Amino acid sequence: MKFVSTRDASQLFSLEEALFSGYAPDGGLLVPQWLPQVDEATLHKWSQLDYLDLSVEVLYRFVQDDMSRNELHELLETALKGFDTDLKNLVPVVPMSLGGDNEAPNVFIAELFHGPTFCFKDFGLRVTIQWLNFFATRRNASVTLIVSTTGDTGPAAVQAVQDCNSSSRLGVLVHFPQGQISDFQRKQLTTATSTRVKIVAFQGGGDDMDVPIKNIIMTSKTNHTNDKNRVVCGVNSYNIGRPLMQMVHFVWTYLRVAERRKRDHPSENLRLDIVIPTGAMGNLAGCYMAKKMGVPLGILCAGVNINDITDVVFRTGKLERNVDQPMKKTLSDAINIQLPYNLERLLFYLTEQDHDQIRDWYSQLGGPGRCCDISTSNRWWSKLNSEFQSARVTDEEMCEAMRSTLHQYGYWADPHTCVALAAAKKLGYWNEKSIPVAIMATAAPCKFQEAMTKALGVEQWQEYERLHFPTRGKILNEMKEIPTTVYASDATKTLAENQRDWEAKARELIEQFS
Ligand SMILES: N[C@@H](CCOP(=O)(O)O)C(=O)O
Repeated sequence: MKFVSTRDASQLFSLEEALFSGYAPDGGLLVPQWLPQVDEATLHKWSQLDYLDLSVEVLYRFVQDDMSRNELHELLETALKGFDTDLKNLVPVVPMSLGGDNEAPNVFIAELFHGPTFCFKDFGLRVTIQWLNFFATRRNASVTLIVSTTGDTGPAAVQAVQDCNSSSRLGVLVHFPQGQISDFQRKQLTTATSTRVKIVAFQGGGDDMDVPIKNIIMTSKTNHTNDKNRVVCGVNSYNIGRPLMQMVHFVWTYLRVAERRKRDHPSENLRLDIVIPTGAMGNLAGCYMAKKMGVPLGILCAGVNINDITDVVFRTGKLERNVDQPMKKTLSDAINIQLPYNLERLLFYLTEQDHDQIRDWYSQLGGPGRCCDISTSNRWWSKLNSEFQSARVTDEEMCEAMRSTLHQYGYWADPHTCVALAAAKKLGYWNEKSIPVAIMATAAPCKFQEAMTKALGVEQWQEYERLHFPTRGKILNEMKEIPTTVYASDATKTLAENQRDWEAKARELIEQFS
């Protein structure tokens, strides 16, 4: 299997090159040359597997030219260590909640947050970073990973790097928007003591570091040339390693829901809709890829907060990066995004892999009008409307969803999961007659004391702390934070000018990694 740019099929990349590049040389995103297809019989076989073996089955189809099945198995086993385990099989699991015998029999929750940093990012990042470590060792390279985080990606990347073997030559530089992540998330970053980790706070909004990071990756002499010994590489979800691994939890979720429904609906051909709290769209891209491989998923829904670009695109077809509008602070900061890079992968599969169409749309986005309009193509616009939906959720609506889920079902959900829960309700799923739907629970409540307290009140937060707060989280709360470097924002400058300054600073820090 080779990988190609969403904007051009003529240049082929190996898995190793794709992972180290992050972005394609033409600025597009890398995708597998084709998506292997799975049929009903294969899904039936997969339904018997534990999470590790299912991951091997799904991913081996994409990586078999680059590593053996045993190497992949070993690598995934290492990556998935540190997850909460199923006592019988000693493998990481995505537990399913709700569904079945309650007032919302068709609403299932897939808990993706049982990894070392309490969020779904642990899946994609731990595997991508293990892959990078594997190839770095093979080519004897030192690799600097560069990351922009709105709270969840950064901690997962830091933990994954720290958990690599001691001879690993991977380092990571993480940027977070100052004051816009929770205290717990900040501590996950600022308590890291490894010399292979550097943490920076920047005085901008959620994804304002994406442009400087993309410039660094695209101009890094080492990535698209032959200097293979020193690589600067991005591991946000534009990196194909992330959605590849993130496909697995959608396959798993489908299989588990199908299994649970078999008793009451023995002759059902399940078509499962999915609702995802959506920021940069890495999960939505992984989900759509799983659907395109043949997993019977139905409508894919994005729940977004008031930073609502995805909702605007899905409702109007217009994609525009409005640089004059600063990021709005929300109680679900981890999905504060102004330009979701994985929309490009979504549109790529929506257009049945039409590289020319994607190149055309994205050149309009970078051009004078800085807007592309998907609705001008009847074919793709109606397809988008039939395959995707979205709902915009305010903080108040998110808080209400948190309260009602707790009071009705005794279920503690974090603010991002509650964006998806509220979106599901708005989209008409949350009733007895709705078709089956799975909501992706992307993070654990322990990461969001402030937001949880605002929604539920102090007493209920204290109850959560007493009964459910994970021990690893308690240990983190006691740890001492290390002061971070800050990239200041100069109020007399435009965002683009500040971004240029931050880029220069990031380049200096990258130089400090040996
Ligand atoms: N929402 C993220 C930042 C961007 O997402 P990613 O999945 O592309 O890494 C975060 O919480 O850090």
